[in-house]
Amino acid sequence: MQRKGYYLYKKKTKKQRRQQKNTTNVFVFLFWALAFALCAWLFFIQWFNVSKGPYGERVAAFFFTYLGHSAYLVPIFFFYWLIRCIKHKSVNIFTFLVGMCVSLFSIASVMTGLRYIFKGSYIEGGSIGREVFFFLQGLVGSAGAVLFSLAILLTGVHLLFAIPWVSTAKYLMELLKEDYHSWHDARAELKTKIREAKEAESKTTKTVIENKQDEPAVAAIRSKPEIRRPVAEIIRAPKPYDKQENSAKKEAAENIVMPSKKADMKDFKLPPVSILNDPKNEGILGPSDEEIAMATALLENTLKSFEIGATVTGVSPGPVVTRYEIKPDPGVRISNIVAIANDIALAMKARGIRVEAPIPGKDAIGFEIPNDHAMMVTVKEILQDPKFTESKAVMPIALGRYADGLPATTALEKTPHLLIAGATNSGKSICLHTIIMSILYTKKPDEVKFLMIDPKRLELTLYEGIPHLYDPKTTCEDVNVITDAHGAVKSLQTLVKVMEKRTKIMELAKVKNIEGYNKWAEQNSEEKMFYVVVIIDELADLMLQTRAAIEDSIQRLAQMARAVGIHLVLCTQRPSVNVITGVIKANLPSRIALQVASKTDSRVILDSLGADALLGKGDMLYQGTSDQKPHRIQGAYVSETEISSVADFLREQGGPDYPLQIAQEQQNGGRPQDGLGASAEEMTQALTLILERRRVSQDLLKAHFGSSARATNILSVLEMKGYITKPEGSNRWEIHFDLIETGLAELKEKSGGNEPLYETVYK
Ligand SMILES: Nc1ncnc2c1ncn2[C@@H]1O[C@H](COP(=O)(O)OP(=O)(O)OP(=O)(O)O)[C@@H](O)[C@H]1O
Repeated sequence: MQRKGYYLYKKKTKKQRRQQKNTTNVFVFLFWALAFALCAWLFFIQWFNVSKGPYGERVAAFFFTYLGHSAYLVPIFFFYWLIRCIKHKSVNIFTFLVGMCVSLFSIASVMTGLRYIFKGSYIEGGSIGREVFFFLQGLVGSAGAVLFSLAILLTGVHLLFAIPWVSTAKYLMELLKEDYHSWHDARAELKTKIREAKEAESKTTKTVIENKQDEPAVAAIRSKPEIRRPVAEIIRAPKPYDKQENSAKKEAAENIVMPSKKADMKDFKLPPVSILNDPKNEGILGPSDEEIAMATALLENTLKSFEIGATVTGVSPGPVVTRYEIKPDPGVRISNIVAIANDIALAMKARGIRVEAPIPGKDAIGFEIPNDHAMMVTVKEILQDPKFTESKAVMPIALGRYADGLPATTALEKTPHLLIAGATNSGKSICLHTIIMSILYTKKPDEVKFLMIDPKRLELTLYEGIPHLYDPKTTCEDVNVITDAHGAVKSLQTLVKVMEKRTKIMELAKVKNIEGYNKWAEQNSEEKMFYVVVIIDELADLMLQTRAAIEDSIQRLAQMARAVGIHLVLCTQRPSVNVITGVIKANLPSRIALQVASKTDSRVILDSLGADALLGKGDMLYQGTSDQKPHRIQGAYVSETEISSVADFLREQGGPDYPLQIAQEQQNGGRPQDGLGASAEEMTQALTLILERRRVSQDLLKAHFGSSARATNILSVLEMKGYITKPEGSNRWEIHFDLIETGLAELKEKSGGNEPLYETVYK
């Protein structure tokens, strides 16, 4: 029985256990699902004040009445408990409930205390909070009640979360200790470094002074570099600064008096340099010999500290920077020296260092270090320099001084077109003025004329009314600085026509360029051609409004104008690819980059870095057509007062004078004012002559009209009208007699014989 019973019992238990397990699983799942649902519902009714239902309202009100705002934590604690139960299986519900109650009651008590202390506080501790707080307050006062409540809260939190306080405190202490130790070590290291640096500096200074007294002594400086001061002697003491005179000049600049007559070229005088300001610099250029010796030692020691062997072989003090020439020891890579440029700048406390590696034509690297005191380079000192005065160039330009102090000049006809770009206030306008002044000081208005475009109406208006002004679209009586974009486009387009006509004239005179033509003109008693310099201050403003037209004109002028004596100088403060487009860059080979904000801007202007490290105020990089690398130049300075004085001097001699332009001549009728082109009567005579003689030549026309100038012009008009052509490779004119006969008949039909049929051929 017992056996049977046992057997039965055993069998039943197995089955039951399986069933029981399944049932238990379902119940367990149901239990947890319900528990989570309950928690979620509690959370919802506590935290959100919508659709609570009657029970929800009551439960929420219940918790709020007893616990105040701490009731928000109830569902969170329950969630925490459920998650812990699932994770750890055995969580003591009793401990949890006690922990939760202690935490909630103490939080409620703290809340009541805060409400009590800070009157009108929004938070509420509920009735339990009030009970606990006032009980404690009765024993230890308000602040004490809050503090004790917090202490009780810690106990509750400990029960709930079983925080290992001791090990946590230990861990925090360790962290704090570690932080303190690393701070302490870093401080000690920094102190040592500062002390070492100070010691090194004082040692270097001592060695330099000792070396000065006793040359052969062991020196920290490995070398005694050659100091080249090319301009020291031409820096003169300043003339007493005449404030009154300067302010008077300024006033005069504001009231420009326009000239009433045209300038007479026979008595025309170039402005004297005496009206320009003298250099204000006194003494030597750049740092003193002692300062150079110290900087040399510091430079060499800094290189040594990076384990780079190099010697300073030469020092060239310039007006704004001083160039130290460093010759690396055999086996030392240039790239290693270039790589530590910033560290050298730091050691030398320099604002910025530009490295020229290597210096073209030398076995050395150039370190350009800014001087403590920058010296101003005046336009006067460059205009007076033999390099400028003895220049064989047609249009010599005074740029300023190179980094080594030598005067920097160029020839505008060789540039042949120039782009000036830099950030605002970097010195673009001053650079532009220096270029204009260089020409005004060397060339008469019949030699060089300016087509000035200034959309900003700021800088170039100072030159209004000077006899050098030119605008092919208007008469010389109405010419002015062009300030509107559409006017600028029209002028440039007309200039393109002028350029094409000049090319034709040169073909007729069988010369290749303006120099050749002017020589030919001299030999043949003809009028010479004048050079045209197009100045555009702020290209960006024009590009914004009339991009396509401007770009097209600039491209056409830049490609062909050099031979006919037209040169472009464009200026912009926006060195972006939208303004300095590929077309513009390709056609303006010479560039001046002033200080720019970024490396990208420098690349846009020069296709290389460097302009971003410039110092501003006329500090520039000049890249000429034949230069492999840009040269650093401190631009010459010319003041507004000086410009006004020069412009006044020029205006006093008369205003602009140049041939009339196409459209107006056709309206006015008659032969052009300058004797160019041909009237209908002259054409009738010329065509009759060709028909009679059955040939045409310059000499034939000259013999008839009495001047080779007239003969050239009539010849060019005949060619343009298609009466005569010159086949390629031939020197003889081909005469189209049928066309001449028709043309002659048409001319005779028209009355007067002075009808303006023919376009002016421009010089
Ligand atoms: N060569 C120079 N030597 C000394 N100072 C200069 C030189 N060039 C410019 N500066 C100083 O920099 C200032 C700004 O120069 P400038 O007006 O030519 O700058 P900018 O680039 O044309 O500015 P913006 O784009 O605003 O017209 C000048 O007022 C002058 O004080």
